[in-house]
Amino acid sequence: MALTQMALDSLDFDATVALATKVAPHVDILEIGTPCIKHNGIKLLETLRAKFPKNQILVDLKTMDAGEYEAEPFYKAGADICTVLGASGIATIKGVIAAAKKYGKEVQVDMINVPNKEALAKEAVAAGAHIIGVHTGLDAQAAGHTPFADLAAIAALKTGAKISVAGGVKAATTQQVKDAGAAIIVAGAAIYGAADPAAAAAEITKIAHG
Ligand SMILES: O=C([C@H](O)CO)[C@H](O)[C@H](O)COP(=O)(O)O
Repeated sequence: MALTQMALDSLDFDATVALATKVAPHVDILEIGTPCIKHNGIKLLETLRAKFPKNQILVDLKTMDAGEYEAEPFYKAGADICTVLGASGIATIKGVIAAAKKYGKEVQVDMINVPNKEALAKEAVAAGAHIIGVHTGLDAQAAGHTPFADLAAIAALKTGAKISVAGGVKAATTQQVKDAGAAIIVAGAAIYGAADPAAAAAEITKIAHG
């Protein structure tokens, strides 16, 4: 059984709430994507937290510095998970972990553009990170990259932390990602780009939960 996470990557506040309303019953985690949270700020988190009490909410801060200072207000406002860039370094990662601990919440370390992913994953888990995010970003996807090789390498470490996988995942690849060790399966474009986002989310969740 893996959880599903829908990445809300629109910049528009109302369109994001409308899409979340369609998709929330069909996924476990609502992700406020990085461009979306930068554009709309903490008010969007407060709105989604109030409207969707049954879903976990991940705020994709991709924090690069000032970990505790940046993340704490988002945990306070109801985020269940905040992300920090692995590339930020262990001091910043530890800062976000400290903020999460104050609220009994979780930290995801995003491995995007980390040169030695295995070493960083071990260091972050030893520091208390809950989730390792294997992630091929939108720009890397456009250049033809996928997350599958990185997923195999991180899963082989057996760190004990959950593994989240993002980067162009769709219904056709959900089983492959799940079998490779993902505990959280992220889908953005495969859901928001579908003619029926609720049906697309339900299809992915059926495979992930199966
Ligand atoms: O995290 C993401 C990206 O860096 C912009 O914030 C996406 O939400 C993530 O890649 C999932 O989206 P898809 O790749 O479209 O499934």
